[in-house]
Amino acid sequence: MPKPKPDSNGRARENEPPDDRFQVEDPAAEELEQRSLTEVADQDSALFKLLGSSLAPYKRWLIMALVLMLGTSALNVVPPYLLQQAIDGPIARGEMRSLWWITALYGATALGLYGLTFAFTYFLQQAGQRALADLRSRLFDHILRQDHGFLTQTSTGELVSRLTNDIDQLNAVLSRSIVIVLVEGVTLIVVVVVMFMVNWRLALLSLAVLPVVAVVTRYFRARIRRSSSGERSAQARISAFLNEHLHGMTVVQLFNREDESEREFEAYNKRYREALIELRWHSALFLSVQEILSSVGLGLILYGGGQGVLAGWATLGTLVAFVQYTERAFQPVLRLSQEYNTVQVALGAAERIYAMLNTRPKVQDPPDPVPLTRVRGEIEFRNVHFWYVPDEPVLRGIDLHIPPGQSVAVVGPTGAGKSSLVSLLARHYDPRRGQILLDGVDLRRYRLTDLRRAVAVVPQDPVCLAGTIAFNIRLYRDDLSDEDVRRAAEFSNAARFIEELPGGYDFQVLPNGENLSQGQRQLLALARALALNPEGVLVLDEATSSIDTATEALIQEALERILRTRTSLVIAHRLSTIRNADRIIVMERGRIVEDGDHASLLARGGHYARLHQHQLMGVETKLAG
Ligand SMILES: Nc1ncnc2c1ncn2[C@@H]1O[C@H](COP(=O)(O)OP(=O)(O)OP(=O)(O)O)[C@@H](O)[C@H]1O
Repeated sequence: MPKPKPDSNGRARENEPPDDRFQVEDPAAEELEQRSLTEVADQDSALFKLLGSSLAPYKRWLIMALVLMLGTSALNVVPPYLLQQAIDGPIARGEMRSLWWITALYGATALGLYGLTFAFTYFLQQAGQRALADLRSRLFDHILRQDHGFLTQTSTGELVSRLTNDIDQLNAVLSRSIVIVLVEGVTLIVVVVVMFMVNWRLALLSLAVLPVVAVVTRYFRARIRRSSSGERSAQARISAFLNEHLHGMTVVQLFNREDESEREFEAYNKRYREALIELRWHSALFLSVQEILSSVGLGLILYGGGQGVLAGWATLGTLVAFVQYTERAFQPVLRLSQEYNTVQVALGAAERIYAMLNTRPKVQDPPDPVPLTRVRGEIEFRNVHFWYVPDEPVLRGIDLHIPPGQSVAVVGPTGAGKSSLVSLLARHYDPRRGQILLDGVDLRRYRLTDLRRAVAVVPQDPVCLAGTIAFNIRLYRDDLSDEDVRRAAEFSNAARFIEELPGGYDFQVLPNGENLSQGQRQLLALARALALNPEGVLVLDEATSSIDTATEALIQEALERILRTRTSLVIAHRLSTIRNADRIIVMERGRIVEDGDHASLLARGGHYARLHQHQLMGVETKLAG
């Protein structure tokens, strides 16, 4: 069992997960905690820009909703006025006929209010939900176009959270807070004006507590803001923990680490619980104080207004109407304060979405792309330097010329830079210095879609999506016929295992290809590469782990055939693959240290000969056994 970490004073912190883990797990959460006041202005503008740009296409619906909302606010003051008229007029005079008319008007106003509320909600939802759906699509589309570096550095949980939770927060603002702020805000103004018009003395009495309300609101706002930011960061941490641990559940179970995992979860859960309780406590306290102040306001109007009726400067009807006006004046204040937290959360969400939408991919299309129609497959690396982290070079001055049609096996110890070299070829990243040319043109001058059609990549552990085998080969290219799919499967040797699956090409692959072996996934990826990129360069990262002998043989046979037909760069781990290649390059610490064919490199007795001796023969022997 891991011991609790000591704190700076050397004391053990019970049940407390190490802080360094927090820092890496959710930058957004940390960011929230450290937010300064100046950043709040950025948040506000992010929310306005996001909502503004998303709502712009639906402004007609929005204007309709706004007009109807204003109508609702204005109509809100009518019922108390009718009450006053009824009491001071027909009731005081005993005229039943006029009372009937006022009652009818009262009913009509109530109906009008329901109708208007329904209509503006309808228009607002039409605009709001469409705008949010557009924003979701815009964000997803933007993420799809990000570079490899961004996608490897940003956790899936974070991306999913942007697309779901954060957009939901904006939804809460659009479908509730905006209505409350506008309707209740305008109602407050109208009520105050009407109150002063009807009786300024009573108006002053009923609004006497408003300055106290303002001070109290200010006081609680600061507290709610802090505890709500604490709650969000605790929630982000618990989500990040769950995301990681649910993914890694198998390893936790295999090594009997359930108890430790549970203990760690308990610590996150405790923090989340405490943060939630603190937030709810502040909110409940705030609400109670508001209710008390509103009752004090009503008490004042009852007492002062009663005196007014006795003294003759107010009528009974005015007093009753003012009780209602006061309630209506306090309701906006209460509801606006309740919405404060929702708006705060949405501001943070908007800022995160906005920041993501403003992330520009480092790998982009050129302004004046060179067309790439027929690929010859000539590759040239010219003094290519690359690093992920400054001062930690991964490729140091690679010079390599591969003529069209040549198959090159890249070998070298782990960490030598082989995967980095081939990932530059598909422009997952761009070289930091130097250039890479395909058919004599710098890769950066081609359109990315053209380049990726010209360079097919088969990764070591290929991705399979949930769907049929045929879908996984076609990958949304519906113009590829069943015949094309079959031909690619046959040429890559995937057809043999596919035909043995129940349903063959209609076999349902589970998410992440869980019901296929690693070898089968690689064969499927090979078929996909051949179907989608029938010509051009093939880049393959051979699986390092041993694959079952039958699948291994299928892959080898397919590679032998494929390598003969096109320019290929294979990060090779199998001796047979290396032998089948026209040329072998040996990498070590970011440099090409040997270049030649199998026989000449063996004869040279250098790096390759040693690698061959120690590593490759081991793999081959294992294979043969
Ligand atoms: N995304 C990344 N961010 C930072 N460093 C990275 C990243 N990917 C690889 N590296 C580092 O770059 C170096 C070269 O890695 P690379 O994967 O290219 O080597 P390799 O020869 O393919 O190794 P292997 O055979 O184990 O796959 C390593 O030191 C690795 O830690």
